[in-house]
Amino acid sequence: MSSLIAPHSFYISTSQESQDIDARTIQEFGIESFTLMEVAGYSAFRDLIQRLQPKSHGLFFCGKGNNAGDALVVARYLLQHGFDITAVFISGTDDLSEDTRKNFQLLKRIKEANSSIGSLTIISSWNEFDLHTEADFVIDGMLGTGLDSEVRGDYNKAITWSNKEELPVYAMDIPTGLHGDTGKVMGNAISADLTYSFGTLKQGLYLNDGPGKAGEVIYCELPFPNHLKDICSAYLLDDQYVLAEPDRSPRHKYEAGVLYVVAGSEGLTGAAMLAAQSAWAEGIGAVILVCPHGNLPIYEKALPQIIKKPIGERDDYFFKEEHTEEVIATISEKKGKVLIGPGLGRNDSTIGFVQQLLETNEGDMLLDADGLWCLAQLKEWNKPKASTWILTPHPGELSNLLGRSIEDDHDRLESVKTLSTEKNVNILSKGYPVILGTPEAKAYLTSYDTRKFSRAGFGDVLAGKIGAFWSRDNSAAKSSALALLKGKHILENLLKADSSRIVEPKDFI
Ligand SMILES: NC(=O)C1=CN([C@@H]2O[C@H](COP(=O)(O)OP(=O)(O)OC[C@H]3O[C@@H](n4cnc5c(N)ncnc54)[C@H](OP(=O)(O)O)[C@@H]3O)[C@@H](O)[C@H]2O)[C@H](O)CC1
Ligand SMILES: [K+]
Repeated sequence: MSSLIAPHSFYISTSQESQDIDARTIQEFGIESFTLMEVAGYSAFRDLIQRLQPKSHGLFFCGKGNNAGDALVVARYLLQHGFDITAVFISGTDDLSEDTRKNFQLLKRIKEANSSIGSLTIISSWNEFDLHTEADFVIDGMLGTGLDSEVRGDYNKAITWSNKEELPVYAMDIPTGLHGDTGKVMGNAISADLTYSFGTLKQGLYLNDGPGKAGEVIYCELPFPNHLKDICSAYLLDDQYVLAEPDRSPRHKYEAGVLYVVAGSEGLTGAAMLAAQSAWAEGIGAVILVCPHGNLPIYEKALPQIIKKPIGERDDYFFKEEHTEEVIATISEKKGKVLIGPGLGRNDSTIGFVQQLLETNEGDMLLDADGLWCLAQLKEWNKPKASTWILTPHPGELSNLLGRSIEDDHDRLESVKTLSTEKNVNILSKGYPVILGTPEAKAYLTSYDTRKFSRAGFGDVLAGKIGAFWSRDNSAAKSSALALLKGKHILENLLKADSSRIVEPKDFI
């Protein structure tokens, strides 16, 4: 088992999975749905009270399902803290779900019993809502995991009104109109500043339109037994569980990790340099650049710290099929990992060389850039049984590997899960989010803005870092995760100093 073990607070679920966990907690474990709703609403309240202006006025947009019930629990607590509450029931109050109806009664009862608390106004349809109502914030309790199609009727109007107003919006579980699995806007969706995700993180918050619609996501724990959450297979990537690399005290420089970088044809030597320098900066024992002999002078000058192993003749400027044996002998000299791809080029003979290497080398390999392109040119590909592979495709390269186009990030997630399991490989799929798929059909998603990295050279730096962590005996998944989180931290620090900074690959070496 090479997957990372995420704590339960980082579990990501589909709507169906969260409904199943919810139902089993009620039926098998014996916690009532009303209690779950109370915990959900109370957790959101605990966070909200610290953000809101005391005794301000909130608009609570409610549907008729349990999502509205969560909002009504929040309303009850805020009312008792002197907030003015206007609850707008978009499809009326006659048809509320059982727990939501109960919470509606409690809200009214608490007001009746305490005249000195905040004011409570009930509006029983969207038509009765005064569009000029002055308020300080909106609580979105219209639709959650129960959304089943494009947004219908007056929900549409409420969403459009809210998106036009400048009020802060706090969404219960999922912003209304966002699909909980795909993260796609279902016709129309509310733009939230913050979303409280109950019990599990909802997958749609991280895919497609999700990050733009959800704003900040706050996880609120529900009393779900952990074992019921194990039906989830996606997780948010976080430092909390991706531990620092093991502290080894090397006796010999080669015991501190060896990474072979098979890279760099004429005109593309910059990619090889970035990858090698990035790996070297992680303090591993040796980075050994395996390069066509003709390019050696360039590397001798630019990379004094890196060991170079020139391949072929002095006038070879790219890898050729006839180099395969020499390269295999070279990368077998010391125990280490192999990164192949940056700046290899797509010469026919280079493709032949890479394909032979991939089919015959039994060692562990990290395939990036042109290495992936060569792999995708094979009619059928499979890694040798004994080796572990990490593939780092951007969406175009992933499409090539799949032999079809990718529709969106939901499709990308599903494809990464399927391909990594079928081929028994680790796949780090670049994009926003980055999706790390393992052979055990698990997927880890990044939560930070990775769009800053979609420029030339970042892939080479990332590959170098993964290779470096991997060479130090971390698992493939952990090495990939460590490299991603390292990028996240460097990015955060750079942006802290200058939020408009345009970042360069060399900033991350
Ligand atoms: N984590 C948990 O399991 C918990 C979740 N809680 C909260 O409950 C919601 C899910 O509640 P549910 O009642 O299943 O569904 P919703 O509240 O999201 O809405 C369902 C109703 O909405 C109508 N609907 C569905 N799609 C549309 C649409 N496209 N346009 C308009 N209306 C729509 C539908 O009614 P119809 O009669 O029109 O079919 C549904 O009745 C979850 O997200 C959490 O917030 C618990 O509180 C705690 C445990
Ligand atoms: K909602």
